[in-house]
Amino acid sequence: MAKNKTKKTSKPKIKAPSFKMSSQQKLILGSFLSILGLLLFVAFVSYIFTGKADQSTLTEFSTRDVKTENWLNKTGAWLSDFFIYRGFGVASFIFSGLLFLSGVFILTNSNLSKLRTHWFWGTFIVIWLSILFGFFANTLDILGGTIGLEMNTFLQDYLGKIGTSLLLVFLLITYLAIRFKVTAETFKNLFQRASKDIKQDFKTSNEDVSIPIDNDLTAEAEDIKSAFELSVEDKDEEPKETEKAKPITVKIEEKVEPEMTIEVEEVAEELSETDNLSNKLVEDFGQFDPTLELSNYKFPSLDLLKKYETEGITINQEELEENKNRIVETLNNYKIGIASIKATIGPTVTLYEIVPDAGIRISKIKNLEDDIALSLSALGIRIIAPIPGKGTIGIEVPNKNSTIVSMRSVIASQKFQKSEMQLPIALGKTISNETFVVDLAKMPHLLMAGATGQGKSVGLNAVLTSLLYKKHPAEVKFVLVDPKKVELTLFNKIERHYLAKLPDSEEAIITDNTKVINTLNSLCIEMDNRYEMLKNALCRNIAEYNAKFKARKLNPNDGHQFLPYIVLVVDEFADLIMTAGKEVETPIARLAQLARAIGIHLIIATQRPSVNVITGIIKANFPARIAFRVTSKIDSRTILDGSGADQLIGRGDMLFTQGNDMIRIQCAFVDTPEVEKITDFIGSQKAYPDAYLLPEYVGEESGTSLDIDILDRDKLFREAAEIIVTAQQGSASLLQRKLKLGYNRAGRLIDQLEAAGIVGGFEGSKARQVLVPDLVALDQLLENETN
Ligand SMILES: Nc1ncnc2c1ncn2[C@@H]1O[C@H](COP(=O)(O)OP(=O)(O)OP(=O)(O)O)[C@@H](O)[C@H]1O
Repeated sequence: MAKNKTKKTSKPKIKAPSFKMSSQQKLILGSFLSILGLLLFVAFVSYIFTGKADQSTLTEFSTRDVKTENWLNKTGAWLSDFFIYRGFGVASFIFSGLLFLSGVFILTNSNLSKLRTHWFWGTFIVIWLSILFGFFANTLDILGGTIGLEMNTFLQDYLGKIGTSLLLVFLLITYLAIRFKVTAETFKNLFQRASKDIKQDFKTSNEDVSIPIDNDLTAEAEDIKSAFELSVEDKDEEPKETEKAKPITVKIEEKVEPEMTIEVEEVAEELSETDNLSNKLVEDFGQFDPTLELSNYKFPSLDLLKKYETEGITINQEELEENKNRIVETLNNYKIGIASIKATIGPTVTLYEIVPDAGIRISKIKNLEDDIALSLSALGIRIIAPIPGKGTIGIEVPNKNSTIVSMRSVIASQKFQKSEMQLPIALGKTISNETFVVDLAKMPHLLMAGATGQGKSVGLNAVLTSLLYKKHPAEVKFVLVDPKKVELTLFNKIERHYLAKLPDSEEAIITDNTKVINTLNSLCIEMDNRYEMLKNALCRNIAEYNAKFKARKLNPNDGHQFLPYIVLVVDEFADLIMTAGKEVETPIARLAQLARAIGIHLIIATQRPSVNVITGIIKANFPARIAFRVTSKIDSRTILDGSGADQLIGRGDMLFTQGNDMIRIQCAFVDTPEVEKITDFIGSQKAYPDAYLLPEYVGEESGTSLDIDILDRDKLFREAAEIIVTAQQGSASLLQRKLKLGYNRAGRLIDQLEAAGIVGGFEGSKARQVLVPDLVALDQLLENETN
């Protein structure tokens, strides 16, 4: 940076006086040269027809009475005679072109070193043409001009006719090689193609002939085009030898390719028996359409979403100035000079991009991050030093009047509407006010955290709404877990369209934590089943599988079916982990590790981003994270592996990361009434008979493993037995409370108690029966066991 700066300042000092022309001077000189070029051209053309007639009048240039026939009269006749007859012959036309070009270059302020190259090679080719034409002319004529003839006689005296013609060939090669980067390989390829053409002309029938000719023409045109492109690129300066070599290699590779494709096309693909069958099925019935069952399904319209008055960014110049001054002042207090500052206005924050003075270390600014934020004394300031990939420093300052990013505006955006993603999600708008759309399928799972009231639920609704606007009920299913019981209830209305549930459950939205464990395990079974199906179909992922299924290459009688994506949304993960611990963590981690290929994606939201909720194993499997405002730096680190989320301003202001970069986004706002309208609209349409059924899961509680070895018993077995017998209540949660155990261990203890005959079998939601009446009977029972 330092270097750039010194360059900038020193440049004008040295070069300005020698080269600078005012714009007016440029206009005058440029148009003069262009017009001169045009005049010469007109005179030359005219000379071809009138030259002979005007020959005799040339000596009487000063006598006004003597009339000439040239279209530019005396001057035209004289100039043409000078350039063409006494000069270089018809090749002089090139000079008129060069003069015209010079005018254009000056008028358009173009690079003059390029013009120099044009003049150099232009003159070269003028001389060459003049000698060439002179070579074939026995007497002086206008083709080669005097110079052409004289140079020929001179050359032929010394080299003879053969020597001169070889010299001409050599000069031409030199010209082509340097000017158009032609190589021996180019010629070889041209010859090969030509000979191939000729062979094909003989061989192929009339209809085939048209193909190679077309291809060749385009290939040749490409040759010439690439030759020109390359020459233009390199005209700036005389290219070094090494620089020349590189583009040539590239060009050759480009040329070989079209020939290859022609050969490949000739190979007829072998069709297997199943291919034939599937082709026939597709021919007869068309591709399989998964949406057929609900073919009249109508996607929700944009009108269901609210339009906001406060949308659209209004730039407040005063605020911008004020903030800029404060930033400059604050940085000056720390002796940090600023070379330039640029503002990008977003919906809620404005990014001030700063280029510090030469010699200022970015680490210095980074160390002062907190002090600077304090001096600017505004909530939500975030300093990015340096902005990745730019080398500038960013200071994000919240706008006084933030604008709402409506769901309607992001859904209506071209980016979302035209997206070809598998599961597109319109999250909101970035700091440069661009709509931000990501593919959930690529993430492949999303972790969302933020303190209460900062916009998590709105964020989840934005995700769900995006998918509802883009995906047919046949293509995506949601598994919704909502321990808060209120946030996602609205989606109940679309149960038979979009939700998935366990076969025996009444409600599709899961609010009971114990049911979550069953659902998660059921999803694991679904995952294993899907993997099996993919394996049998020889597909690597769900997209390939579904494409194959649509092309009728997979037989439903073999257990194949169209697979919808499944999106699992957990609204309050902390609550789950606290009550069920490992029992939830294990299937979640398993799904997160393996489910991406088979189309199961998880979205997990939590208020408490502490390390015992977002454990290492969860974090490792959720590379995509969204952080709304959190209360402490530690929480921010837990979610994002860095600070920043603690400096957000709330109300949907968020940071999104998918690995390295962190992007600040204003989340799209979708209100409950809007979600209600959408779900009403979908819910009122024809639905499937039932929600999408997940595979049945038989939980441990059903007591299938009764013969547990006495030696394998938990250390707390006796204590647990005593508690159960004393309370005469056989429930795992009692053990959890009294012994301060996790759900898992308590469950296992109950199994062991059942195996020992202390409690009865599993009775659904009721507590188990206690089979031992009191502690004395318990002692007896356990003693008998050991004997
Ligand atoms: N993207 C947004 N744009 C504007 N305002 C928003 C946005 N997101 C949230 N808000 C405001 O913040 C309020 C709280 O949002 P939300 O209910 O999503 O918070 P939350 O994080 O889910 O809280 P809790 O965890 O308590 O449910 C909303 O009612 C709304 O007024």
